[in-house]
Amino acid sequence: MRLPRVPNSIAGPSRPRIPLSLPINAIHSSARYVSARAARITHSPYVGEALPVPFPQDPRAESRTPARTEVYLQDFEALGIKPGIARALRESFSQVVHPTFCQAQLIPAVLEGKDVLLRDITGSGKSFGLLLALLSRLRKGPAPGKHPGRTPEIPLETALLLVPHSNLALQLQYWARQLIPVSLFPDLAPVLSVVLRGTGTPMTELAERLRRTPPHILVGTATALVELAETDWAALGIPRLRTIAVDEADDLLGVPGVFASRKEQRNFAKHPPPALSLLRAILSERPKRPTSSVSRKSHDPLQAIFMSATLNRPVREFIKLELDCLSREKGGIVKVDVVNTRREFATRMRGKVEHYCLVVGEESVRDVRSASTDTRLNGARQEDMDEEDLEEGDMDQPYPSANGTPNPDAAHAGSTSPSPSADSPQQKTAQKEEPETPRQARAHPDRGHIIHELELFSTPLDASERPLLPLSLPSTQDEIIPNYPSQMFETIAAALALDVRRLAVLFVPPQVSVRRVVDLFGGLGVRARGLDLGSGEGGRGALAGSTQLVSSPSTVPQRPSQEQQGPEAQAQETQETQSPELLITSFPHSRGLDLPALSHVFLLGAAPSLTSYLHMAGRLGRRSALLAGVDAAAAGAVGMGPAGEGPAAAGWNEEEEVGPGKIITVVKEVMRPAWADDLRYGGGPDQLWGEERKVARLYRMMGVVPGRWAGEGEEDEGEGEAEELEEEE
Ligand SMILES: Nc1ncnc2c1ncn2[C@@H]1O[C@H](COP(=O)(O)OP(=O)(O)OP(=O)(O)O)[C@@H](O)[C@H]1O
Repeated sequence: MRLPRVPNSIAGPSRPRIPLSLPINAIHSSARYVSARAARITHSPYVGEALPVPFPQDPRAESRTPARTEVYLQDFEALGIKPGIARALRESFSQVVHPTFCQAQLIPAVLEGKDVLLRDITGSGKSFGLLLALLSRLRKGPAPGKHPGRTPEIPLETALLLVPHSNLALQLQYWARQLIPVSLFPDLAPVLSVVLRGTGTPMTELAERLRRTPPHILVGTATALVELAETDWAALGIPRLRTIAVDEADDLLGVPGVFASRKEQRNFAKHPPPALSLLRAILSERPKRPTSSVSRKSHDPLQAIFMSATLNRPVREFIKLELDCLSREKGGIVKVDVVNTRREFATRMRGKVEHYCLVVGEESVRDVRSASTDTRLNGARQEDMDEEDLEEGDMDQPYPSANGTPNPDAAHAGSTSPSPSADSPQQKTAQKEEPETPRQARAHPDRGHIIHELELFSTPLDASERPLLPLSLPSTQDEIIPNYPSQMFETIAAALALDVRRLAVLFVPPQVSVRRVVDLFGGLGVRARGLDLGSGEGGRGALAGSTQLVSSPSTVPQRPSQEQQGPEAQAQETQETQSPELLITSFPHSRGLDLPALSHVFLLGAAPSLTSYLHMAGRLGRRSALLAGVDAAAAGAVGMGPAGEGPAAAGWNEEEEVGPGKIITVVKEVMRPAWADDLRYGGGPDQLWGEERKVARLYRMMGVVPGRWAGEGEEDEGEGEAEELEEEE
């Protein structure tokens, strides 16, 4: 079987290392420098106190959510989890007592062999719940073939689980190891095997192992599984497949959104992502319904499971209509749709995740101007939110028809609009009489322009306009990483030193080399490593809440042993291990990762889309996300991570972790050119410019107010030190 060629996105050619000559002093060595730097984190003149946004609640959220109490007070056995797994859960994850709301629906559905479409907020336990359910289905039987004696018992069936990146596969493997007793399976391979690229094991060898010991759960990245399929189709064990599950399905299927351009749609049709090619190939052999090549008698349909925090409508429609892999029988599909709009997502995260945007100029750093303070944009803002809901609407609700069939949600959103124009008496009457659809609202002449992302960033500009966001921001001489001046890294280092206690993650755009950024932070005296859970024992530490991570070998300097070190060196090492650690990875590798000790997420530059922003923000406040959804009676018992290795074992106060996490976007300040004042979109002296504008848009779409970075007191103190430092200089 030959699948379409896919670009090697995982193991690309390694770039030559470029020696760094940093013009900046090592930050950690000078606390005063850090304070001085922090003092320059001043505030935009635009930003007042953060306004409480009168943000409309989505009424559907409440009405759709059934009474949860009885769900949470169940235990895992009652849902069908095998007693052995439930026991291991109690022993290894002692604080995971009651299932979350989505788990209470996911687990029985998986066990009953139903197809599942699941959407719930990040950190609600989707992946964990799926793993529990799949492990509970483990049954062994005699090996097929001529030599049954060679492998006396093997799992009877296989579930294929596709994940977007290797870290997530390793996380699942780590969890499985905690749940399956070593006494029963000293080698985890028959229970769960992982197929990844770039591990050093040739694919032929992996295929041979899988043929010899077909696993109960086969986890792999899409690219690795495609390579395996091309190397040895039989190694996938298609005849024994019972389930095919896709975690982070929207990412893996890459279905263009409702506002995708023709070009994007053409590209998707012409070059389907690897996961899609693989699914199609598997489904052609194991289709949902009998076909000319698969007779009714031999027909044995696969169970299909698709999950994501952002499983939006285009993806669901695609799965249902194009991929045609969902049951058409009554009760054959379980749709679990708990958090279904971006607004609701942000509302659930409120108080658990704080958002900041630092705009780094040549001389100073300031906050982004709060999106909520701009009354002129309010009219457009509400309509934008309606439009987001149009895209993110609930699973069974059809699109509003093109002829303008009224949409009750639009009516609700309109009535709570903060828009000055929408508040006018005439508007209110109009809304009462005939609710508008979002599309109608958008076309309303009195409401001002909708400044949609599409219009902002990809409209073909007419001759009098120039691109709103310059494709390549002007670079200066001292930029070690093009387009990202060193001040941006200094700012992150300063924020890390001041605000982070244990662990932070920095997401960099995919075109930026993680290794170079690690080196750069090393030069600033920051404990920085590439986030790679596969590079040794350290990965386990990250998952368990410890920060003793192992990074790619090239980034870890060789240290002498304790005996070889003098007391000074030992003291320095102790100090170093106590300082916060920064893990560096690129934007696409965030999804699904669960790092218990994480308190801060930094983004280098604006997030490419709201979806990716939500996933990156979703690495934070995960414990709170679980707590928030859990009935008060159960709340005290919920926790994260395996017992004995979790936060408590890692020596930190769990209470502290429950406090809000911080997602800090660091962007480069770009001066608005004079010609921009005349622009129809994005022009005008009161409008933001560059990436700052893009970030403000994301906040606006989520309905969040960015926080102010430093309090007044800190600012004064820092300023004093900054002056002192300047005097010295
Ligand atoms: N019922 C539960 N009670 C308490 N903790 C739980 C429960 N289920 C899972 N957890 C913990 O919650 C964390 C997050 O789980 P998981 O990664 O499965 O969430 P997710 O919904 O898949 O997140 P994402 O959307 O980011 O992939 C894990 O550390 C897991 O141990």
